[in-house]
Amino acid sequence: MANQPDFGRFDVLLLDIEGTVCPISFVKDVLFPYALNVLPDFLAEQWDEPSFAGYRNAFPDDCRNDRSAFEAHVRDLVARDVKAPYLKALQGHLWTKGYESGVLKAPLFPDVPPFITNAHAAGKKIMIYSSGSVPAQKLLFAHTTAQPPDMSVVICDWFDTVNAGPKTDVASYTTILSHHPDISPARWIFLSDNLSEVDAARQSGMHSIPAVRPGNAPLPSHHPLSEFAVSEFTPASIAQAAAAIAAKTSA
Ligand SMILES: CSCCC(=O)C(=O)COP(=O)(O)O
Repeated sequence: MANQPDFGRFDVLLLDIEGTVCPISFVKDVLFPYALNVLPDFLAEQWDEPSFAGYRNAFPDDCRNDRSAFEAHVRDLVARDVKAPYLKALQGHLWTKGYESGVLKAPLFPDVPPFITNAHAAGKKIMIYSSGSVPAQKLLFAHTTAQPPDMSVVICDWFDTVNAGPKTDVASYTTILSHHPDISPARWIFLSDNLSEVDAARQSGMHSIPAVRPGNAPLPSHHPLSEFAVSEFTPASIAQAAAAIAAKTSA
């Protein structure tokens, strides 16, 4: 197609969220505190509501029937950034009002909306894989600072630690691949700021490139893929980094 950017040999762009498509500070300094701020009033209102039972009963036995133990456990998990699926489900639930009221808007890095939109227009499949729950991912991409704000409409699949597994396990990427058996692993590319995730994705047969973004800690210089990290997503930067990694790792 005329004037379409060249996304090369990839059919699927699988994207991490925190530190890859939006700043770590949005997650750590805005989303996490928002959930903790609304938690006490939310628990006071919803603790015995049938609509809250699924979230509450997913928590460990010792906090399921004790509201203060429940709240203390949430605060401890958030302080330690534990990616427990039951915490991630609760956080997504607590963020709903914030997004829907306009208080929360996801500040995607400026290159991300055109990158996603152009890739979609070029016929590529855009998918997300984050430790945040699938409902939380959908909320984030539906309420961004981009114009138009709803980027969720061009995303065709969503993966989290429940439907795929932990992000540093090779098996999680194999599971993701198994959801799309018609697409060869070599036609996938996963972008993430976490080198352990990049390594796991590569072991599944996907391509994967590290992302380094403003506000991220520098990537460790001893890791063989750090030198290929991409700081801005364009078809050319992704294609070049993927080719350079392939050349280095096949040498
Ligand atoms: C769905 S946005 C919230 C992201 C989140 O809760 C999180 O823990 C970040 O995980 P990621 O895998 O995107 O680094």
